[in-house]
Amino acid sequence: MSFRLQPAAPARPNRCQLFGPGSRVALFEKMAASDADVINLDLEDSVAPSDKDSARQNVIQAIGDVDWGNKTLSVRINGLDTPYWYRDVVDLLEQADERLDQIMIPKVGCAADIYAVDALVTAIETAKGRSKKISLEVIIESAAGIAHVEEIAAASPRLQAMSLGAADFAASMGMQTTGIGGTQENYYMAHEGAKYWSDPWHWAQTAIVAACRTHGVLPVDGPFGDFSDDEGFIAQAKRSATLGMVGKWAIHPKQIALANEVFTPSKEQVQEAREILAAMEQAKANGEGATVYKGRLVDIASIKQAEVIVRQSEMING
Ligand SMILES: CC(C)(COP(=O)(O)OP(=O)(O)OC[C@H]1O[C@@H](n2cnc3c(N)ncnc32)[C@H](O)[C@@H]1OP(=O)(O)O)[C@@H](O)C(=O)NCCC(=O)NCCSC(=O)C[C@H](O)C(=O)O
Ligand SMILES: [Mg+2]
Repeated sequence: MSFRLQPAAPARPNRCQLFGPGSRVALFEKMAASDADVINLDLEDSVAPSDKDSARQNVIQAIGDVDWGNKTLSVRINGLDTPYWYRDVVDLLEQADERLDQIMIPKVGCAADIYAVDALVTAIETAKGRSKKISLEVIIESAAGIAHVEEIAAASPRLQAMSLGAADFAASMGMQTTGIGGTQENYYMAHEGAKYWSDPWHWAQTAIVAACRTHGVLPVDGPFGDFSDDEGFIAQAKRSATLGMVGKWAIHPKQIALANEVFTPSKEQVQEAREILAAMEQAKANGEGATVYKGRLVDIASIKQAEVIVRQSEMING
């Protein structure tokens, strides 16, 4: 057991991150009026190369003009392997209103990627006298990203969240699929003539959760491409929540309510957590470190498990 305490991740709701292309200005007000906790205005892969400059200007304008309420407002810049990213950072930090909260860096492969963006952000913030410190979030969506996930999670005190980007991740890994998240037809075990589907995203998700929890960063599940498949989305989101992720992207507004529901602990979960805490209080008063709750063992570790659920609920519901 390490003597170092695990740092807490930022205490803000991050159940749903709603994406919209920076080139579709008509979506901005709808995104702002949605129930998503985080808004991601995109300058990267949902914007055609010919629209990169105009999308950047649209986003800069909208950051100040649109009422984003109390949402976390984030802009996804272009990847560090493109000629666009430095201009994204410079123009955003020099021209956008202080309402901007966060910059999302896609396709990170190593800690130095975050260092480069952090250095540029820091220089512009200082030069321009910006009072709000911009936070960063990253997407793990390459073989290099997952191989270096822990150094990435530790890369900057600005880093608040890390998502799994299933589409680019699958491409980078050479996975035989065009699906974005969810069940993959060919990923199954066969037993006595029956097929049992397994989860090909599981190991990457757990690597991300472990890296994030070690360094106080919010782990987030990325996109689920088939927005006609609510059942598939919910199943994927429930697996992510069970593994410790705090939220999931929505690439269509119909996915927002689904994500919010899965990543908000239910009344029953919260009640059970409170009952476990009460049972352990009683055990402590009796001089015991363990007791029985509904026929099963609860002990001091159960207090920490229950506190995760109560804290999540209190953060969301106040
Ligand atoms: C997927 C879409 C292109 C679909 O757009 P559209 O055809 O307009 O959808 P609908 O007609 O079903 O829309 C119904 C109403 O909802 C509004 N709408 C649509 N999209 C959004 C949105 N993102 N936010 C808010 N509101 C939205 C429509 O205007 C309709 O409104 P109304 O007419 O008033 O009823 C589109 O949804 C879209 O562009 N989605 C986001 C795409 C995106 O940002 N992709 C990037 C993230 S995923 C990724 O990059 C992969 C990742 O990096 C990885 O590697 O895994
Ligand atoms: Mg991607």
